[in-house]
Amino acid sequence: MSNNKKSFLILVAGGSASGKSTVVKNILKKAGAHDVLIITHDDYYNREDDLTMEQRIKINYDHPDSLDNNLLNFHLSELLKGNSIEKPIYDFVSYNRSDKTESVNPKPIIIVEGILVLTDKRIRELADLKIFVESDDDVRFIRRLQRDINERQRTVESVIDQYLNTVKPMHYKYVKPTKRYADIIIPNDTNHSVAVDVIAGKIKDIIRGNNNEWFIWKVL
Ligand SMILES: Nc1ncnc2c1ncn2[C@@H]1O[C@H](COP(=O)(O)OP(=O)(O)O)[C@@H](O)[C@H]1O
Ligand SMILES: O=c1ccn([C@@H]2O[C@H](COP(=O)(O)O)[C@@H](O)[C@H]2O)c(=O)[nH]1
Repeated sequence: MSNNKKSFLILVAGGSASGKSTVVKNILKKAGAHDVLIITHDDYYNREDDLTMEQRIKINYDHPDSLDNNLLNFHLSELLKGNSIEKPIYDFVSYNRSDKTESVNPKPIIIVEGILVLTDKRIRELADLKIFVESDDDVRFIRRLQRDINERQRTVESVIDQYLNTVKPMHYKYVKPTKRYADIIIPNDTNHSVAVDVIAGKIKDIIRGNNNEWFIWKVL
């Protein structure tokens, strides 16, 4: 792949269970999987092999230091240069990075979603578009409770304890303040289809080269 190809990088932040992955999946459905690569910041949680399961459960996963942003910054820089990466894969059940990685090739549009993806200045500066997905706290808590029990093998008690001890305080300290960096804020208490249509439309313009500012993936 030649270096004159440049991807358009979109960062999508927002509180836990605000609907980031759902919004991003719907953008992908409208804009087409062929041209859009999705990366979740969760895959970049630090590797914690030296800790026991009991110790890993107690980590504050809503603090920026729990994520390996050096690696994410390096990987995004490589993808933007047109190079492939070996992306880590996180395992929520073992609270640790898995031993497997995934080979990922760049695509014209790269979307990275995660609660803390707008906290690191280096990563913000790589981005062409920054989005914040917003839902009320009670809506997010209910969604998280259901999702963590169904998909992440958590108990009601563990979800409640984690929410009160770390998720909620860190949301106000680190996640919500990054809303000020967003170019677009998507309200997601109910329906986000209009916002998704607008963003998918912009993505299609970029892919087709109909955008004044962006002329990407042109093979000379
Ligand atoms: N607009 C919405 N209406 C109803 N449920 C939603 C909506 N957006 C997301 N959800 C649900 O909320 C849960 C959390 O959404 P998800 O996209 O995983 O959030 P995040 O990626 O921000 O943690 C999922 O079960 C998802 O289906
Ligand atoms: O091992 C872990 C790692 C992270 N978490 C929680 O995940 C959310 C972020 O994911 P969302 O999909 O955006 O909700 C974060 O709030 C961490 O608390 C975890 O529970 N266990």
